[in-house]
Amino acid sequence: MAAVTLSKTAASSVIDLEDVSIGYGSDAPPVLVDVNLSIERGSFVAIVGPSGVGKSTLLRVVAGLHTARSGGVTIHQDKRPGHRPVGLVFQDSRLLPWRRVIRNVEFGLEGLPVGRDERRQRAEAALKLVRLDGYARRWPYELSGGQRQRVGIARAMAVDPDILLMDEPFGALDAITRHNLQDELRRIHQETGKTVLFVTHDLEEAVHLADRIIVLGGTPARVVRDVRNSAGRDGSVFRDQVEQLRSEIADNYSI
Ligand SMILES: Nc1ncnc2c1ncn2[C@@H]1O[C@H](COP(=O)(O)OP(=O)(O)OP(=O)(O)O)[C@@H](O)[C@H]1O
Repeated sequence: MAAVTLSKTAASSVIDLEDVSIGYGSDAPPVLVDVNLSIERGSFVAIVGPSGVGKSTLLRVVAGLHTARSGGVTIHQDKRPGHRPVGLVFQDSRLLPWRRVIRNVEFGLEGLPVGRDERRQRAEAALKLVRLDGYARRWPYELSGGQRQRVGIARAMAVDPDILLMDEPFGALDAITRHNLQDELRRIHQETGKTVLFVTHDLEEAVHLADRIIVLGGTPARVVRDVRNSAGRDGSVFRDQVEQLRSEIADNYSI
């Protein structure tokens, strides 16, 4: 079994996966094999692939929520006290209904060596980052779905993570809200310089957001494509990028 190693070396990569194999239970066949990836600090990386291929599983391993069967998983941490290496955002915001918005954002900071005043300041700054500074005293039930996801992002950002891990965070939202939040996420990425690892099955979303797109495919799954997407943010080539990726993924569906 290969747990996540937290390293304090000043590497340009923030996550390194070496020959990683992942499965559930000891007898079942592996879900993912031969995963070798190096994720650069500050990059925005999307993971795409067909349903059930292992996208969330890969994210769970990086998050330390599931242990790889073999191989090396290293997160190169900054040496800041009072932070966590990863911040997590899921499709469902997973807010605690009995806590006001500000106390939900503070939740991830509890257990860290951070005093009450700093905890409050960091939570307020995170709410400002997601443009919800007027909502601190609200209850989760008083928010829209998009606002709840913003609170989820604020909670993840409040721990000042090395990596923001996002598992289909906008998958349950209507199209307009989704587009708004995609734009907000791009802004947050630009403003904070955080590394983002973003799982989606929506290729347009991947091309719109990410500067690198990793395609998983096959049974067991492997990395079948690793695409640099610098052109994807230029509207004129957006369609071409999406269509090219769509055909590449379609090829890999049949592996
Ligand atoms: N807790 C678990 N126990 C056993 N098998 C699991 C568990 N979680 C996921 N799996 C299996 O691992 C494989 C990958 O699942 P995973 O959720 O990572 O896929 P995914 O690519 O994220 O799918 P989707 O796009 O549908 O969310 C699937 O075959 C799934 O059935």
